[in-house]
Amino acid sequence: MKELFDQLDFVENPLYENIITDLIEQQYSIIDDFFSPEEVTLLRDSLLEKYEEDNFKKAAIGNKFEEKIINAIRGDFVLWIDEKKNDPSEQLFFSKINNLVSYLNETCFLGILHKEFHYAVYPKGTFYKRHLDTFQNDNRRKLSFVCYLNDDLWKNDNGGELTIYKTENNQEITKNIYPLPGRVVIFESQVLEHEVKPVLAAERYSITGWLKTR
Ligand SMILES: O=C(O)CCC(=O)C(=O)O
Ligand SMILES: [Fe+2]
Repeated sequence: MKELFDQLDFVENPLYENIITDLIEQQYSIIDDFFSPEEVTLLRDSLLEKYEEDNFKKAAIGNKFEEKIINAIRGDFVLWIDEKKNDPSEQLFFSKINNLVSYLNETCFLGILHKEFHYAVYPKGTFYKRHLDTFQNDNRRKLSFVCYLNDDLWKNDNGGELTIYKTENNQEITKNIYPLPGRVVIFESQVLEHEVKPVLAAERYSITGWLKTR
């Protein structure tokens, strides 16, 4: 009887259901306005404060044991986010993420147990060449998650689009996604190669993360 009531407690979330359908059908999902303009401003301010304090590091390739900075591959600066820290905007960020993760675990049996997120800044002229997120010796990465924190003035000709590569009917197709504020992109880490096209004007701000198994 108790189980029945537990099931009745479950409230279907149309936004999350769309994400799940997209992931099943195309291995990626684009969610506009996942974060409200106010939330984006809070998160961007938090990023900028830490960036100006010089807390960011040049992003590396590979895991902690083989850190090599390879400018030819990626030029962004990152700062890992610690969920345990009492930063209000980061708490808000994680409350939304955790909500989604709980839903995915309840409905899709994905078994997401861990997550890791970092802020990222791509200065003008930088990029991240085509790659698979699991090349970093971490096959526990199940879903990649990118959240864009640029401001409303972001223009498509600033460059910095996320390009996703897919094979359909033996042909490679590309999907270009602009880093618009509040927009979130989720994709299968082990399946979809992608790249960040050169940022031509203005700094590009985001939070990137991975939902992981085991
Ligand atoms: O910022 C993006 O759009 C993607 C970043 C990315 O691919 C990564 O950090 O692995
Ligand atoms: Fe990536």
